[in-house]
Amino acid sequence: MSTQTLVSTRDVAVALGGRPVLRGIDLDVHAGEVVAVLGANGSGKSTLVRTLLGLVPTVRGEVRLFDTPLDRFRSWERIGFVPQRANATSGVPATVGEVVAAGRLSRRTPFVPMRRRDKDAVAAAVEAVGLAGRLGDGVSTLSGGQQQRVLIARALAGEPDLLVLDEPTAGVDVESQEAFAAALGTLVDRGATIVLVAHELGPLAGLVGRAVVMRDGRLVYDGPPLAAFTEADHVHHHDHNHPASPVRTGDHVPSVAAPLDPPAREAR
Ligand SMILES: Nc1ncnc2c1ncn2[C@@H]1O[C@H](COP(=O)(O)OP(=O)(O)OP(=O)(O)O)[C@@H](O)[C@H]1O
Repeated sequence: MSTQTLVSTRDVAVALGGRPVLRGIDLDVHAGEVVAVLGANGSGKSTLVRTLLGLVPTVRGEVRLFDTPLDRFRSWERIGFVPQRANATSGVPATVGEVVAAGRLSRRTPFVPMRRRDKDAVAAAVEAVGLAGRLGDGVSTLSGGQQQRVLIARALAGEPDLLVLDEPTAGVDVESQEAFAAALGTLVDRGATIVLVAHELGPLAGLVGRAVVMRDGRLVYDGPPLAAFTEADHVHHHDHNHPASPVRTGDHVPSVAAPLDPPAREAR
């Protein structure tokens, strides 16, 4: 059985504000993989996942999704994306149920009421992030962490083949992280492929089969997630509204990447 390559980049470079942010990225993600993108603050993780989805222009290289060049790719209903930080829903007068149901739009027949399958998917997604009791509440009345959970549920509700998440559990309490990990596990069991940016894996550690580590816009490690990334004692509460605050995760990146760093750099 041949495995489909859902994401493929070749020699991708990105510059933002005239500065190189991604340098020569080669990355293939195959169907069924759960890949964590790790690395210190500013190493380019968010830019990488946004580039994979065509949200950031490249200056060089090629990106393919589902074996199709990005500029010809149209099957966006197969992809779910949870961006970093949950401000996308702030101030929107919509309920939790409405926002999550919006995640089904690309799967539904227009103008036809939600079918049982749609309703089940929405209910399961809301349950998975621990917000089952909040369906009728306005999203703007929720905390930042809860809003993030709503966005995760919206992506889960679409039952995507490829789910891309940028720090999905930042600011989310451990109990919800565990529910979320279980929901991702269900998606993976159904054959979904996941790419997620993370500072710590926490409850997601058991799901992640492959880690790629970024440093200064390059991939410096690609392989099994090592213990340094999965230790529960690294879980801490980093304030993502203050990017300048220290992030301990960055501290253990070099210890993993360093032995592999010179060959990885010379490989290209
Ligand atoms: N719009 C922009 N204009 C200029 N520089 C940018 C822009 N967006 C990001 N950068 C810079 O690109 C680099 C990579 O940013 P990116 O957000 O991809 O890193 P990251 O690894 O996801 O970091 P974090 O963990 O803080 O989210 C950083 O140095 C950042 O300052």
